[in-house]
Amino acid sequence: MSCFLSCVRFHVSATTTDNDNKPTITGSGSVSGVTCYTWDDVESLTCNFSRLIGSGGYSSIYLARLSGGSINAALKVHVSSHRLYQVFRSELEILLRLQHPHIVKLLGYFDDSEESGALLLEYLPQGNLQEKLNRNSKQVLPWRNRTAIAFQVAQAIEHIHEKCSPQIVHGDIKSSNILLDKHFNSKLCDFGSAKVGFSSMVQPSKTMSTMSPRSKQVMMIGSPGYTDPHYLKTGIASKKMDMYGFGVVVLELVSGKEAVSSEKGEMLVHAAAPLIHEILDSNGDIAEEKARQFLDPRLSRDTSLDLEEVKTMLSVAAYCLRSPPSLRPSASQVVQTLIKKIPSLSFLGCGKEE
Ligand SMILES: Nc1ncnc2c1ncn2[C@@H]1O[C@H](COP(=O)(O)OP(=O)(O)OP(=O)(O)O)[C@@H](O)[C@H]1O
Repeated sequence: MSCFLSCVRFHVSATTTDNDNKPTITGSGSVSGVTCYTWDDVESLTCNFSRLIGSGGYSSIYLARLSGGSINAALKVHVSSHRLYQVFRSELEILLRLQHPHIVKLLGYFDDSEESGALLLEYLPQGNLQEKLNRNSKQVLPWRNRTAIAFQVAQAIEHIHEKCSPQIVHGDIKSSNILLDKHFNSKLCDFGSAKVGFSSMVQPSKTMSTMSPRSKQVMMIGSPGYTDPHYLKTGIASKKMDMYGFGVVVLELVSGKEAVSSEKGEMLVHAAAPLIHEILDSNGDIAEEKARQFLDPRLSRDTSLDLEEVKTMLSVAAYCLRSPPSLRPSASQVVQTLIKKIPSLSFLGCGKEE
């Protein structure tokens, strides 16, 4: 175990910082390996935006090719608008600060300083976790990879919550914001909703408390099925809201079900709650039987499956979903629990710097 603990340490260094710890973004050129591109460069890197590989609420993501076509990258182009330009700037400034094996790497950016911006990111060929867990996906994600993904995402959250300065709340932890490389290692992406520069929580601004419910909805961060009910009530963004989103992702990993059922519109947290408590409150054969009922049926023939590990994952999820938020664990507590209780993680060499 001590060898394993040393494996999970990694070297962290900021990309560019000035005295007050803010990254400096200069005009064109390269900043500590992050290149500033012109729009002509962007068009040529994406072959005139010829291959769309993803889209979100604020952006479209295109395949880009670097070094004469030998390296793939992903170009995230933010929708042109003054408000979304602020989202782009905020995501850019955060990504310039972050360097971690399980956080998507920023390679470059385009910024017109007014209303358009684009981020050039490392390309993750296996797409997002939500697509991989989808019942229609041809490939079934093995149990070993599911525990490794949970562990790596917990490490990424631990990094932004506890190991970088100033600390960051992601604000939108969900399976479509977890990208997978060719070995199914995970990388957290989409820092467009992130909040920076406080130790644990951000109060809603005064203007927000006087807003109409409709405008408030537009200001709120998070996604249906993943949003902490405490945040919905108070508008206070905190690290514990990330832990709630993480808890939902763990339920998706174990059950293979969506956070919000596309058929019934039911939320996984609500559907799962009674069964999880029965599993955690019972022992032996009964607990095993109930764990199997909850488990993704596509894992029934997976030789790497271990029902004790299934119970550990469910217990981590249950803790992360607790109310009030103060009862939820920190990301580092989750990392430590997974290291202790999921021995198979060590076989994958999880946490090793790549
Ligand atoms: N680096 C990448 N490599 C491969 N695919 C990517 C990459 N970045 C994003 N994608 C794809 O694009 C999708 C949307 O990306 P992202 O979440 O960053 O956009 P967004 O506009 O911020 O979305 P949201 O609606 O969640 O705010 C991802 O779920 C993924 O499928």
